[in-house]
Amino acid sequence: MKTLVIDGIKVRIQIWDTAGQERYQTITKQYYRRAQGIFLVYDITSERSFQHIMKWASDVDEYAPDKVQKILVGNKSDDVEKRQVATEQGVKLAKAYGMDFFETSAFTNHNITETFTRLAEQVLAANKKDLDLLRISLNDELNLTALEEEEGLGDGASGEQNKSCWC
Ligand SMILES: Nc1nc2c(ncn2[C@@H]2O[C@H](COP(=O)(O)OP(=O)(O)OP(=O)(O)O)[C@@H](O)[C@H]2O)c(=O)[nH]1
Repeated sequence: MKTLVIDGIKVRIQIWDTAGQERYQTITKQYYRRAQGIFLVYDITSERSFQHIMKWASDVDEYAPDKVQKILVGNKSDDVEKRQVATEQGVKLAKAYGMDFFETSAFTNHNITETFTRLAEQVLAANKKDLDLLRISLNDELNLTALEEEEGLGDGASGEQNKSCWC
């Protein structure tokens, strides 16, 4: 669980790190169904992991909600000597999928906050309509309560006042 503040909105993010191995894929797919944002992560020191992104992306298309937000991530950017996937390859693939792209390092923390913030921003933007409706109904509720209290229709002391009038 991680909390971020985006445009003054406190966003609590629940993060699931799904297993990469083939044998866990039946379980992994179950996580997609309720996901709002997904990182497709490969290892820049492994060409094989980069090739696997296509498979992950097609699974996401098949099992995740249509409005799920996706970001391509090339991790282990600190491991320069072992790099097998050029930054340009990541950029190109992300462009083809219409995703944002970051190279990160869980080791040095490079781009970690930026990547999470970006995905949270995208999820918020994708759900903006629902959020706005929620804000409007919350405002209406607060206005109604304030009005009731002003007119003495609310609970508590003002309720007692009304009662005394009716006697
Ligand atoms: N140098 C470096 N090593 C990393 C980085 N991130 C992870 N590792 C190392 O890579 C190895 C695999 O990391 P995991 O977090 O188990 O990878 P995973 O993708 O969750 O593996 P699965 O369980 O197969 O899903 C570990 O030895 C980590 O220490 C990184 O950014 N830089």
